[in-house]
Amino acid sequence: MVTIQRTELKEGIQAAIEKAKKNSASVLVSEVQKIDSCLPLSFFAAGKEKYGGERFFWKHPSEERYMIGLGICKEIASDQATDRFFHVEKEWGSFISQAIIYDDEHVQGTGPTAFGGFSFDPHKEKTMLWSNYASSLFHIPRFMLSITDGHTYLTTNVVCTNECDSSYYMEIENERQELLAQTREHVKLELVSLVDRLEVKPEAWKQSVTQVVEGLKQGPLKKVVLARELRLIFNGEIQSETVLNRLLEEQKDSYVFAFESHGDCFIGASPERLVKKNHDQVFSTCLAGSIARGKSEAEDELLGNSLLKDDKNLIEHQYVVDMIKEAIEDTCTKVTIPSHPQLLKLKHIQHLYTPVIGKADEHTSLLALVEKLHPTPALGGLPKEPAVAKIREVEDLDRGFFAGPIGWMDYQGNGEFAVAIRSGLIQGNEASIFAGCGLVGDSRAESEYEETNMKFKPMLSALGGI
Ligand SMILES: C=C(O[C@H]1C=CC=C(C(=O)O)[C@@H]1O)C(=O)O
Ligand SMILES: [Mg+2]
Repeated sequence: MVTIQRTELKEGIQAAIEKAKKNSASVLVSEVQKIDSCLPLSFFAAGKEKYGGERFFWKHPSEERYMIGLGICKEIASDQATDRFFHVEKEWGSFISQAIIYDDEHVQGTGPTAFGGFSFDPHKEKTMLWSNYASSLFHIPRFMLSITDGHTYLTTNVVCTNECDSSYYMEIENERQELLAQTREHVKLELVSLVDRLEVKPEAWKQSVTQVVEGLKQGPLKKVVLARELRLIFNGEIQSETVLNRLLEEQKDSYVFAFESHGDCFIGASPERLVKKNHDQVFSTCLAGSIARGKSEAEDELLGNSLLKDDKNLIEHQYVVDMIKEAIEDTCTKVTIPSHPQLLKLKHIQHLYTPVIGKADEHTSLLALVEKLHPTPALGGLPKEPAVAKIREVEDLDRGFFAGPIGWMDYQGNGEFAVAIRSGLIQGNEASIFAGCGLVGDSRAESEYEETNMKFKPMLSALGGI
């Protein structure tokens, strides 16, 4: 059983209440404790009853990090479209500036950490589908499990106001003990069956592809990414732990994430990093250009080799490299980018892949990098603004958080955002899943349609739909 040896939370809460009274403002207390190992999914599931609808889950592809948050001790939420990254950065900065932090370990992704993301396009009219997600939305959890390099940490966050009294400590301590006791329980995985599958206007989608491709041939737009949606209906409530369990098993080389808000769950397994910041080291990824996996090793190799030589896919990929290179060179020194893409092979698809590394300038924050990069031409197009405007005009779909940046940032300025693709939104017994494809002058509607079918597979399979 997970036990806690020593806690400074009682002193912390006392000090925070005094500070809150003096400043007439709420004060965060955050305590980091090293604990015995705890399985990530067990922790997520242990929070189901009390924090269901207010949890998050994050797994780095290499398993270098898991982060699981339960409950919300502070929410940063806004539908403001202009300066949204700056707005979040400001609110996050002022929230942590007054915090009382007990953290002897200083391990990244522990202590005060915000998890969340941004919608793809805040200027697109929001529909009911995404009504439970503000277009900038971050949660600072009550409890967070962080597993990194084989060590496990528990962060407890408490916001104290001038109305709290010292009995607050016992309330939180009881809540913490109750949760830790529940992490011993077996994770119940309940399967549901697909009863209906609604493909949202496939013929109209193909027509939009043809129309956009005609435009690309004329210029000045070079690339536009168009997405489509499948609505799935099941015979019972979809359990996010069951879907996570499948994604963890099947999509080992992807970021596996879940982000619950007001009971809905945005969930997925993305192979694409937007940006990671580790002190001044910056990492990004160019991922675009796709082909199927082969049924045999020989066929797989043949397909991979043909992708590496395919002009249409190489152009689709190169636009992403050009844009990310420019964005990273604007904010970083010592930029390294290989001159040719390599293959990234996933369970259902293979891609062209180019990693990017740089050293950030002193004043470049993680969110400034996110703003600069989002959306890359792997999700938006080239040039950026007119491509996003084109998507807004022709796409008959509310992407919401699909293809937006999703991830975490800690109080030390480190963090990582993935591009939220291969994802879907779970709402009770229904789910919407999304997939897009990069259109260039040489694209053909039918093969792009098939490509999006491949990109639906990770979520379809995790939901039990295939
Ligand atoms: C837009 C998606 O994938 C992007 C990432 C990799 C390859 C892509 C492509 O080949 O079109 C897309 O740009 C998606 O999965 O929905
Ligand atoms: Mg493509």
